[in-house]
Amino acid sequence: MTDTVFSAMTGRDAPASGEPVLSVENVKKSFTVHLRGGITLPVVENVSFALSPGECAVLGGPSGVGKSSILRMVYGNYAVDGGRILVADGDGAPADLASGDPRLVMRLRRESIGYVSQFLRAVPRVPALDVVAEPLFARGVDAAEARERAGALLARLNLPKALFDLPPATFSGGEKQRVNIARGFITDHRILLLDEPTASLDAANRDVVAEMIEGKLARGVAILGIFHDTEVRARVATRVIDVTGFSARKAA
Ligand SMILES: Nc1ncnc2c1ncn2[C@@H]1O[C@H](COP(=O)(O)OP(=O)(O)OP(=O)(O)O)[C@@H](O)[C@H]1O
Repeated sequence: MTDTVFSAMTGRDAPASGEPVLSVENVKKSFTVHLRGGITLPVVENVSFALSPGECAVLGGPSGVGKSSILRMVYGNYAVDGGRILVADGDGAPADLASGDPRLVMRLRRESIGYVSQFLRAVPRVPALDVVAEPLFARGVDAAEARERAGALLARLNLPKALFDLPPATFSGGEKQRVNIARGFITDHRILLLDEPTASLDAANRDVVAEMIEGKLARGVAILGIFHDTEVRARVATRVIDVTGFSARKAA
């Protein structure tokens, strides 16, 4: 889909202001496929964009163009082949998450970058409430307060109270995704990455998530997301970044 078409689908005025909290500069990524004799599959190159507080930039472009790969590189799940990913780091100089230092990545995740993946990776035997509260435990928030905030978020997302103390492994797809969303939204991180957060939700819960995103933006959080859900995208996006322009697979 072209940038122009996407632009018509972004419903918010751009309120972005201030210094960027995330700057992606000339990032490059290819995959080596060992099952196919170690061939190299280029995905994206020259990926460059910046994200300011209060902005919701949506990664657009056709399936397979590299949207999720970019989100995973910004979260440090995928290593980059080149370029920099500069993340605002307290009052000091921005930190380069692309440097590949695992301690830096862990610290930035604890302090600066939240991520809602498409699917919840549930840890066996950990109740939903603690899965959600865990990012607050990691930041040293009192356990009772962390659980109270986790419960309030799960209630807002209409998760039945009877499920709070059960591990999410047996939850439905939509229930798991709501636990995942609550976990991603519970901190006050300055950057939030969203990979199709509403994909498995019903209309009422999609609406709650859109409201939660609007709340984050109003508080100056910078959001980078993938939304195949056109209604939610139209409601929250301030800008579209067309990943087709960064594709390393040139048309034949
Ligand atoms: N871990 C991996 N190993 C090998 N190839 C991968 C890996 N992850 C992604 N790819 C390939 O990189 C390309 C981009 O994938 P990616 O998931 O980033 O696309 P996308 O734009 O998010 O697609 P969709 O909209 O379908 O989710 C695809 O061709 C995919 O097969």
